[in-house]
Amino acid sequence: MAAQNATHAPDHTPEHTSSDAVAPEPARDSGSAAAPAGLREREIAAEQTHLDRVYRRLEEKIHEAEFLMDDAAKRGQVGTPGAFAERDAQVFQAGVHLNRLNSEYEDFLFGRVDLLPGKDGKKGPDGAFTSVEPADGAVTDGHASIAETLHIGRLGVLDADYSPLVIDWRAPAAAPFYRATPVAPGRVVRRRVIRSKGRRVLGVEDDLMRPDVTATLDGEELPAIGDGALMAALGRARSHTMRDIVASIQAEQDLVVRAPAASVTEVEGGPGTGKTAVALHRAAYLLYQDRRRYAGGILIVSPTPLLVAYTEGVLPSLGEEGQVAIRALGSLVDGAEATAYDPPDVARVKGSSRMQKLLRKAARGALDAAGPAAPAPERDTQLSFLDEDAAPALSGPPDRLRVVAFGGRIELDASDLSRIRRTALGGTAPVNLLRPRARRLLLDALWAKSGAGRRYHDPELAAEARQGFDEDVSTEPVFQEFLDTWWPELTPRGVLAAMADERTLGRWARRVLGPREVRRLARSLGRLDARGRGPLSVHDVALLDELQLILGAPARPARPREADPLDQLTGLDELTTAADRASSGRSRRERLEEERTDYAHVIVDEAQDLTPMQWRMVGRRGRHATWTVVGDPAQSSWSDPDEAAEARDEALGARPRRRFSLTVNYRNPAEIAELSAKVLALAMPGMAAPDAVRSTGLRPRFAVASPGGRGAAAVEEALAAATVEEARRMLSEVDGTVGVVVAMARREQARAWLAGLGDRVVALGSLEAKGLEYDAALVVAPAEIADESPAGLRVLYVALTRATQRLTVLSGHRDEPDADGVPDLLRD
Ligand SMILES: Nc1ncnc2c1ncn2[C@@H]1O[C@H](COP(=O)(O)OP(=O)(O)OP(=O)(O)O)[C@@H](O)[C@H]1O
Repeated sequence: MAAQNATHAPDHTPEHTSSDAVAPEPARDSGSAAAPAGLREREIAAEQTHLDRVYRRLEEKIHEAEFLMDDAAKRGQVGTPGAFAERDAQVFQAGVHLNRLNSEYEDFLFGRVDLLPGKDGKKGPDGAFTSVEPADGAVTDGHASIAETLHIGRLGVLDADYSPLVIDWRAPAAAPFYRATPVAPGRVVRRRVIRSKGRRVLGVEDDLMRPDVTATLDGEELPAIGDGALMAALGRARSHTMRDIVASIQAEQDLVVRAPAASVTEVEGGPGTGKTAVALHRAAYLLYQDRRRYAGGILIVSPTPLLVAYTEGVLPSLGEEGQVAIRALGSLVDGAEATAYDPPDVARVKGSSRMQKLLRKAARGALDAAGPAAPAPERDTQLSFLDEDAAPALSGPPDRLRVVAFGGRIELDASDLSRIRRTALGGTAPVNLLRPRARRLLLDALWAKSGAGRRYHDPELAAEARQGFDEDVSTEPVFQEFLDTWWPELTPRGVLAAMADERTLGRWARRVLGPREVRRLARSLGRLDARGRGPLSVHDVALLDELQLILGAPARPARPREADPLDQLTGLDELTTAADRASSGRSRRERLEEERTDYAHVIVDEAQDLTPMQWRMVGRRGRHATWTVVGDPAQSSWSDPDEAAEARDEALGARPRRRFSLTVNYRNPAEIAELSAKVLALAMPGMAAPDAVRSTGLRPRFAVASPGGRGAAAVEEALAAATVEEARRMLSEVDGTVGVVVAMARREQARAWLAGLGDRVVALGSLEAKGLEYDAALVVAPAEIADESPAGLRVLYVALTRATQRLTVLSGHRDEPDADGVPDLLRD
């Protein structure tokens, strides 16, 4: 009998909580020290034989695809429209093949399951048994025969006789590979993860789902090799980019990945439970399931550009890219690229849903402050509002309009003009769209003042005279210039700039914000110049988006949509179709990112962090979408979760929701999870921490920055020196990355301290650490992080849960460390 394996695949379903999670059965390991010599090599050789066969078949397919491309090119020489259409169809087909087959995946083939016969004996079109349950009597007296072996890979490959050589990981037949657990094994006896590079199989890792059964395949006992695939995956050093988890998705995660896309799928789980990974795999799965539907685009919203950069490679590694846009909250509005953070008290004001009311007032009020030196330039697209040069300066409107008509002067004074403005602004229509109405009201008033109406008793003659009057007056440069100045086309940036004036803002914000909030907001917007140019913060972007809606914009000239259905289906950048060539020649990706403001599916990562105003911005991009929303309330950096929950409900509307929870922490070893749970207990009393799936035996280290002298400078110096020393130590302890997390206010300082330590070390402000992970994490001055905002304890919890191997907590002068260096916040 084989030796016992120390590790295992955890079994959890969405119903399980951490307390009732079933301890997984250990699996046998014939490949450990106790395994017969040569067994591992024999198993690797067997998988190599299969992979060779797969590659031979792939080569045949590549030749077929190349032939198709050749043939398509020849047909293109016949210049009829029918021939073009046929060529496009063939190019599409061939391109799909080539793109997929030429891709050099590190592990094209990564999995295998050995299965008992299916219950009803029925087989599907791919020749696999369809039943997930084993046939009665499949196991007798602890013995069974393997009836079926399926290999799982990134794409499906059929042999020339249509038998499956590789099953696509997203196909229903692949589900048992992910779903089987020792507690609910279904037909799976052994799950194997195959490690390969290019065409070479490097290793295999097995998990036995029925460790008590002796199964035979072709008359020989089925062996199990290695330490378990999950543990092998988790043990690898981390780089600066996330890896896909396609070979080791766990059962509770797989339920989320494959959940039907109807309405809203909500996923909650603690740090490291795989929420981000699952969300990305779900995007790939949805595209596989219904490519036509998701040609409408999938938007993945991430909290920070760092997390976007970290996760960006996962979808291409799964063979998907073209239809998916991953955007940070600060770059969700075209043209805005905000990475700066407001201090917490300012962010609190800007993110609050009270801003809606204030922005509505400001948008209307800004007209009174407006008055550009030169007329606002023409705009031709809805999204040009971030074009900085286009924003008019705001300096006050003219208070008199004087025109010449019927040989005399007609004048409207300040009170006439303000009455007309009030009338024009009545109702809720977007301010910029009210300009034609204002123009008409001005002409009405001028006509009335001229007294000409009284001269005509015949209504027809009166109408004719009025028409002539309107034409004469409105084509006068003086009138046009007045209108451009008195009712300029407002830009969101221009309105934000107008809000930087504290007195004006105070007027607009009456009964909405308190005087302190007004001051903070005005000061923060003071970074913008009079035209609204200047650096935006992440929170400003949601305000711009709201203002765009309030202000409205002239209709865009119709741009031909992607009319060619083939084009919609490809998702491949290198393919061109007639429709592509007809359009401007920009890449598909550029077009997707520029034009889409409404997506077919929206995935929100770290959803707990969206402010109410950000929910409104994201909600507008998924009005007709299905949604996947993943998050963890315990990691929320937003101070008022109830207000955010309300905005989230509004964004998601009345759509039905399906809820899942993820309960296993794959990132942190138990030793780190145990420590971070202490902060969780302070931040969210009563909330359960996820179960760590492994333990390393390495306890977190506690260090203290001890100043050599008195005074603030000595304290700072000591913290800098200790940070560098601890970061160095970690670099020598791990092969991969080291993340140094400091309070936001210290971000730049920490970067300077650590410059020169190489690119394995990254300095992060606490809010930037969201979603990221490092082999080793150094959390500097935890009390500073906790005190930085009302949500500080939750932010500290995030910081403490970033490490996959080692954690050091460095206490500063506010941390009150005990004799062992343990800071006050982390003591029992
Ligand atoms: N099934 C799995 N197999 C291998 N690795 C996994 C699996 N699930 C998660 N991981 C790994 O665990 C780590 C944490 O995953 P991920 O970042 O998706 O978690 P998260 O729930 O989003 O965490 P956080 O809330 O802290 O952002 C990643 O390195 C991920 O690759």
